[in-house]
Parts: sequence; structure tokens; C-alpha cells
Amino acid sequence: MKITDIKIGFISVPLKTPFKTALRTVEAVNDIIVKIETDTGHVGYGEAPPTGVITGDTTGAIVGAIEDHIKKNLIGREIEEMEEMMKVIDRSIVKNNSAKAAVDIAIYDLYGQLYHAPIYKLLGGYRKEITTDITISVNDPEEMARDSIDAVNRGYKTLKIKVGKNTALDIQRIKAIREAIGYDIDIRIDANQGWKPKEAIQILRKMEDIGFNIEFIEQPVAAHDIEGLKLVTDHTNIPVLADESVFSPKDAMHIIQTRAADLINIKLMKTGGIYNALKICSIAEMYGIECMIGCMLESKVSVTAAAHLAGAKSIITKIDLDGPVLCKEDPITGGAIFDEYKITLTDEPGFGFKNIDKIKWK
Ligand SMILES: C[C@H](N)C(=O)N[C@H](CCC(=O)O)C(=O)O
Ligand SMILES: [Mg+2]
Repeated sequence: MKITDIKIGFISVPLKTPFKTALRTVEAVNDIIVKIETDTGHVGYGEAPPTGVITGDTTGAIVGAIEDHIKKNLIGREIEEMEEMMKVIDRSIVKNNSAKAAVDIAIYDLYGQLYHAPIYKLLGGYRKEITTDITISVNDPEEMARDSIDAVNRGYKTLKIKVGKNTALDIQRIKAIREAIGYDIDIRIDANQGWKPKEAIQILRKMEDIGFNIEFIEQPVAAHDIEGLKLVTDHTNIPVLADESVFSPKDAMHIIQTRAADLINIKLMKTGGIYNALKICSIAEMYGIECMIGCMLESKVSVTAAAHLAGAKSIITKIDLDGPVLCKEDPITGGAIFDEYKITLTDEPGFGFKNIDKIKWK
């Protein structure tokens, strides 16, 4: 199975409601789709979102990285040369992890087709059903309480609450949500870098004192401020999960060895795909650090890939793969089945994509 062409397309899927974090507000998933064609007629699909505020990757940069740097180094290569191809992608251009992830995902899709097996089974086969949380956008406390009730009514048992914007409101936000949904539902919070270290410690201690029962706090401080992250980790009992501070396996190793965080959020768009994400899983496993699998605003293509990784690896104990359920429609036939909180992997070869509607090919 030899690569003959790599095509680029674009999908645009409106969100059910605007997605708001301390970093940005988004109304639609506008992602790049990669299609890798082979001489056997098999095709592999990948996806990359232009999450400039987190990864630095823009639509133009993702397209340019693939078309001008990665593509020419992959044409003519055999899918069975997985290890070599992953090194070629990495050497083709520095950074540009979302572009690399899209290509990596499409190659894994083909790898599974080559060996007639779903990727979660090839990588470990730990489980085929996983349960995701859902994100509650940062808004005024009353609106967040209403959104939380709606999520609970739809069956979600874990909510990921966005905070870190107009931080004076953060305690009131969680208070309103707890009053609305009670204590049977797990709450994890994500500040998306919105707090200063000492401010974070103060807010988290207050949340502990009130007894909000927070499962963990995700990325309380600026991505680059590893000392600040460690300060927060050392001064609160609420576990700290590193998101924007961890892109590469080396980042994960550093955070773990310096004990700057208690947990790691793996996202394929930060690692550059499954190949490096597997390395983070192995590092985390060695140190007994549990991981979350997360996503950006992505549709079912790349989130299916992330779900297969979660299906393969037991060190991934927390799931934040709500991208597809935040979307108003699903233009993808095949892939994992996303039914609100329940994600089911299929046993189709690769990731099992059949078709993608509404792609505008370049
Ligand atoms: C969508 C997912 N639940 C999530 O919250 N991801 C954010 C980043 C999403 C983005 O801005 O595209 C996160 O974990 O920080
Ligand atoms: Mg996050």
C-alpha cells in the first residue's frame, strides 16, 4: 500500500452554542481535512483545527506545512514503513504539530486498513467504550448553571467547567452550578491559563473550603510558567492537570519529573499525532501519572483517532472528547459513534471512516 497523493480539504460545521473559554470564543468548527490516497485504492483521513491561541497553528500554516514540506517526503512511501514515515514527518518541518497530527492520523487510518484491524486493537485493545465529559462555556453564573442542568438532563455525569475569564466571578460560577446540579455530578474546571499563580492558589483554596468538590483544575496559569504551575500544585489539594504546558513527550517528562502537575492532558494536536501521544502514555505509565485525552474544536475525524488512543491505553483515565457533540451536525459517515457522553469504537479497519460530506477540496 503505497502513498500516491495527499489532498487537502476544508469542513465547516456550526456549533450548537458558541464555545467560550478564557482564551477565545468560537462559533463553528472550521478545520482542515487531509486525505491520503494509495495505489491500492485505500484512503486515510486526518483532520487539523487552526487553534492559533494554543498551538500557534493557523489554516494557512497547516496547509502550507503539509503541501510545501510534508507531502513531497511521503509520496511513494509504503504504509508498512510506519516508524520511518513518522520520523520523516517530524524532520520535514519544525513545530506545526496540528499539520503533523492530521497526516499522522491519516497514516494510522491506513495502517489499520493494511492490517485489517481497528487502531485501538493494534495499540492495546483495552476497551471499546469510553465516557466523555462535556464542556460548559464560561459565561455569567446563571447561564452556566442553566447549561449545566441541560447537560445533566442529557445524561452527562462529568462537567468540564470553563473559568478564568472575569476571574472575580469564578467562585460564583461554581456556586451557581453546584446549587443547580447538586453533588452527584463530577465537576472538573479549566482556567485555560486565566489565573496568576497566587490568584489561582487563593481561588482554589476557597473552592476547597466551601466544599465544591472539584475533581481537578486544568491549566490554571500561563502555559510557559512551569514554576507558577508547580507553585499552584504544591499549594492546593485539588489535583492540577497540565494542558497548554505539555505538547511533546519531553514537556511531559519535565512536568512529571519536576512534579509541576499531577495529571497530563494529551491532545493529538499538541503532540503532532498518535505516535508521540503513545510516548507520553509510556512516560506517564512509568511514573504512575494518569492522563486525560482531550481535543480542540474538532469534528469526528480527529476525535475518533483520539478515542481510539483512549481505547488502547489504560493510563488514559479521563476523557474530554466532546468536540463532535458540540457540533450542530455531523458530516462524517463512519468513525467512532458519539452518542452524547457515550463513545463507542467500531471494529472497522483503521478508524472506519466511510465518507465525509460538505468538504471543499482545495
Ligand atoms: C473541546 C474541549 N472540551 C476543550 O475544552 N478543549 C479546550 C481547548 C479548545 C479550543 O479552544 O479549541 C481545552 O481543553 O483547553
Ligand atoms: Mg484545557
